[in-house]
Amino acid sequence: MHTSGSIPLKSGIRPWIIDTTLRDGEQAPGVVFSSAEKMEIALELADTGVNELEVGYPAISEEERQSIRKIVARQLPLRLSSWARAKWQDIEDACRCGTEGVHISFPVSALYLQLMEKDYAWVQQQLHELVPRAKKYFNYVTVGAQDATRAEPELLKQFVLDADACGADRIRIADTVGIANPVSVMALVGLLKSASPAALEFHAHNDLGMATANAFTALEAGCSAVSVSVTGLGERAGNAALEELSVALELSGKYDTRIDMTKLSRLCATVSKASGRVIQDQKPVVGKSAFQHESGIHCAALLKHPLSYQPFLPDQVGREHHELVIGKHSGSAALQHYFSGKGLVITRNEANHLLPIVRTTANEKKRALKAHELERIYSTLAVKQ
Ligand SMILES: CC(=O)SCCNC(=O)CCNC(=O)[C@H](O)C(C)(C)COP(=O)(O)OP(=O)(O)OC[C@H]1O[C@@H](n2cnc3c(N)ncnc32)[C@H](O)[C@@H]1OP(=O)(O)O
Ligand SMILES: O=C(O)CCC(=O)C(=O)O
Repeated sequence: MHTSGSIPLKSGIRPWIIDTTLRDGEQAPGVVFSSAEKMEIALELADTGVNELEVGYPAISEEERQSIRKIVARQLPLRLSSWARAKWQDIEDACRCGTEGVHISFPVSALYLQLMEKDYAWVQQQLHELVPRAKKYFNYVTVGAQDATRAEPELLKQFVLDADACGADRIRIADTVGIANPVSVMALVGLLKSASPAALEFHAHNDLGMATANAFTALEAGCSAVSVSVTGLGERAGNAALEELSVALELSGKYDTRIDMTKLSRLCATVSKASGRVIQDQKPVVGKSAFQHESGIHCAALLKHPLSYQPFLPDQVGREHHELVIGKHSGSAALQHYFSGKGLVITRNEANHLLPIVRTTANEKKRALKAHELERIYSTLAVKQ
């Protein structure tokens, strides 16, 4: 673990980061991006430095295809890929959009095969038919193993071998219902890598709160690519979050993403606005409280060293500064600092005199204190003198 808090010089492993905000992200219940919002998000993602965009699902509608074509026309400096089911009609719809790549998704668990009334022989036959055919129209053809983490490992291994033999450029291992954990991801990817040299991608879902950790582990285990979405937006509890994973990779000191982390905050704000999904205060990296401190011990140390109680500095991820709030857990150093910021110098003894009033007020209000309340508390010093 890189512990200095500063983001290391670029020299590490280069993971391939695929952003699926415009495909899986928009599949979050109730989320609809307008064409203009899709463009804005795509431009910001390109500017942030992701390697590939899963830019949408062309089979949905002509309107969807038009939005994709507009993004294609901008010739952004990253690969664009369209999503498709294992169905020629979907791939044909993708052909009409002009993306460099197409991603073809296959069911691989017994449950999904049963729901579709198919068996693995059908998967094999579709792989052999669709992948070589798609290669005539796209520079890059990837395939997905849907519900891979609930599939029989031997069948999944066979899928990877078959997809590779058919010419798939990369194979997505999808934790479709988010049941994996870092230990199981390490074992599964290890098993698949020992069976085939094919390029693997991991697609994590966050149903158990492990998506980012699982994506990170997948890279450690040998995947060359991971899919993520901005703020983790996606089906149900969402996907691995781009902002969390990219910072975790950089801070590990081992990876060199091309991500410009100073752009993450703005990007997340753009997606939050377009999706109508508020960013939770405690959201890593971009949440309001990610750089907010109240505890006296933390504030006293932070005033001496900004990394004492933070893993990285706010400006490294495009945030302005950390913020000290005054409340129930404040100590004298924080209180002295707060008042000095208002041009009011108080001694440590005076701060210690005010702290019980601060605590009582915070207990009564059940929150941090507001400026006018602190002003009133300060005025009690004058009464005392
Ligand atoms: C885990 C994932 O993220 S998968 C991606 C999920 N994304 C979406 O569903 C995108 C939005 N979806 C849509 O707009 C519509 O559902 C459409 C256009 C895709 C399809 O609509 P419809 O034709 O009305 O089908 P419907 O949605 O009812 O059912 C899905 C069909 O896809 C089939 N299907 C599902 N997965 C696959 C697959 N990987 N390959 C081939 N067919 C598949 C199902 O068997 C079902 O087929 P059926 O209609 O013959 O029973
Ligand atoms: O592309 C695929 O095959 C997987 C699709 C997906 O989003 C998932 O399974 O969670």
